[in-house]
Amino acid sequence: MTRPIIFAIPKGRVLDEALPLLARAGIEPEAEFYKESSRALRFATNVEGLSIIRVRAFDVATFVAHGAAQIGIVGSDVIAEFGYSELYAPVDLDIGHCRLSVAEPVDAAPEELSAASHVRVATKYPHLTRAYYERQGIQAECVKLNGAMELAPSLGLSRRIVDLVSSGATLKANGLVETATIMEISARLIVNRAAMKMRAAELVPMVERFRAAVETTKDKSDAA
Ligand SMILES: Nc1ncnc2c1ncn2[C@@H]1O[C@H](COP(=O)(O)OP(=O)(O)OP(=O)(O)O)[C@@H](O)[C@H]1O
Ligand SMILES: O=P(O)(O)OC[C@H]1O[C@H](OP(=O)(O)OP(=O)(O)O)[C@H](O)[C@@H]1O
Repeated sequence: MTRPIIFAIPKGRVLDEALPLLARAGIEPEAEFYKESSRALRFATNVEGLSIIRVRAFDVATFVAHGAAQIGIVGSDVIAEFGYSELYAPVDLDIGHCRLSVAEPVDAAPEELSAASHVRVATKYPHLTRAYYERQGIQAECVKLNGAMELAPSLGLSRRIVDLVSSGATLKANGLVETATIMEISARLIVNRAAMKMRAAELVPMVERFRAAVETTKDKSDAA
């Protein structure tokens, strides 16, 4: 018997935007998926031989890169931070828009960055942060946090942070201001490269359905 295709989706904030897209691509999770009290992590779908797993955003990339899941949805921030060569990202899903930015306290004394050779940064994205500063000839010492980066400057952990920004409300509420944008982000469909070859008959049409679902959404919003 052929093993099911496993589709990894992030349980964080991208999920709400991803579900309508999955539906337009013809994929509906079983009712258990929507039960708040459910402790299940793997769910059947209306598509024969397709299961969904709901995992943390960073873990979507890990499951798919290792071939434990064959396909998934994840932010381009996560793809770039890991840099897994096993991941193929064929479709920009046009959801989960945000940016990765540097932020500092609003009232911080101006600092001549070009004069600095070393900076300390609190972030969930040490690889992207180091690469960003390296391009400017600056060595970044990263303090890895998994959330609430915005607390770091006021508590003396680091002068600056590198974090995701969308509306800017979180920065503002914590007395921070964006000083540079490192990259623009949106969620992508990712596929394990080996699976894309070995299970092309199942995965290629699925990728095409997502491509079409994104186009339909764009057409609808253009017409509105
Ligand atoms: N403010 C935002 N606006 C739009 N998209 C965002 C925003 N913040 C994060 N994202 C996207 O959603 C993804 C998951 O972010 P989210 O904040 O839900 O994760 P998290 O809760 O920190 O993850 P985890 O489940 O690992 O704790 C990010 O990788 C990014 O692509
Ligand atoms: O610019 P804004 O619209 O305020 O969004 C930015 C916030 O969104 C993300 O966190 P999220 O709310 O997903 O929570 P997290 O701390 O669990 O990552 C990000 O880490 C910022 O804290």
